[in-house]
Amino acid sequence: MTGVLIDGKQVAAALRAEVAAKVATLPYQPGLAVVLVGDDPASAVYVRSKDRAAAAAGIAARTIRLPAATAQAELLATIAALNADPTVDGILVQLPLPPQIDARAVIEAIDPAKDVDGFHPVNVGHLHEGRPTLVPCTPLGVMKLLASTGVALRGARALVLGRSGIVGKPMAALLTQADATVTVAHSRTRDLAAECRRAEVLVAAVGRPEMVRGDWVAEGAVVIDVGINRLPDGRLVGDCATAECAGRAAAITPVPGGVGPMTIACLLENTLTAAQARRG
Ligand SMILES: NC(=O)C1=CN([C@@H]2O[C@H](COP(=O)(O)OP(=O)(O)OC[C@H]3O[C@@H](n4cnc5c(N)ncnc54)[C@H](OP(=O)(O)O)[C@@H]3O)[C@@H](O)[C@H]2O)C=CC1
Ligand SMILES: Nc1nc(=O)c2c([nH]1)NC[C@@H]1CN(c3ccc(C(=O)N[C@@H](CCC(=O)O)C(=O)O)cc3)C=[N+]21
Ligand SMILES: [Mg+2]
Repeated sequence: MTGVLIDGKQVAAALRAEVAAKVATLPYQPGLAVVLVGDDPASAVYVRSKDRAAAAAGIAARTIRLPAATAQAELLATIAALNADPTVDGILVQLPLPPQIDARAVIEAIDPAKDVDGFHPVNVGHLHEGRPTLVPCTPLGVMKLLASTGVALRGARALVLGRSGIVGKPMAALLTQADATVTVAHSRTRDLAAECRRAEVLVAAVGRPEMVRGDWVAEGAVVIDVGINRLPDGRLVGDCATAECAGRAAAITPVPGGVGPMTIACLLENTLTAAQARRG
């Protein structure tokens, strides 16, 4: 079987258009504040594309750039000001943060109602309880990509490769809610290839370039590659060897052009959701 490439750019463009159409009907302009500490070039690129996408959807985006040496107290004061600002509906603090900053404390300082990353423990708790909440953008985007393929999740064996708080764990929670039978694999998993081969839906989020080989993929599986890995030669590759895996999979996301664009589109959707919840 030669798998279909899932066009994340197209699904993301449709979602962005849907968000823009809803925003256009609102009597106010939703606001998004992105906080960038330091000058990590990769983060700067993400922040610019978030800015651009927000503006195109009619969302008032502002980026607050703080020097790499910013003290924890100063960052917390910035967040307190954004929490108190009624024009700000969504707050995103770009990760990773410099070593002098306690990322946990920063995330916990964000008003959960404005936490468009869905990283605050209150929102994490709601997600795991199955209550409506702000859901982390990347796993939310993966669910929408899965929906676009038409794959039936109910009763399906799903394997999530990776257990981070920003991708693997919320991904497993969402797939469980969708009635998949979910396995979470990680660096201590005994036989990764064998676990992967059992999966009808495989979501890879490990940060290891092309670790998932073609013969790890079950014939007809749907494969979502969350990985974004920059190689020394400058190429961007996922966690899956895409061409090999596509030889077995029914469908697979490319990198770039797969999950990445969905993350940004879901950030806009979360900003709209937060604005509607806050402003009625
Ligand atoms: N497209 C997008 O929008 C986004 C893409 N990403 C990308 O997704 C990937 C994962 O990101 P993130 O979740 O933040 O990464 P983390 O490094 O936080 O987590 C990686 C996970 O993979 C596991 N792991 C690492 N190496 C192995 C291995 N050799 N075998 C099995 N498991 C392993 C780790 O296991 P253990 O827990 O045991 O250490 C951990 O659970 C990265 O490439 C990142 O760039 C991330 C966010 C958004
Ligand atoms: N608080 C916080 N929230 C995040 O959501 C967050 C973060 N910090 N830190 C970094 C990661 C990574 N991330 C990406 C977003 C978009 C693309 C994206 O659009 N990628 C494109 C192209 C990328 C390129 O060409 O460099 C693609 O895959 O097609 C990728 C990665 C969000 N993250
Ligand atoms: Mg991608």
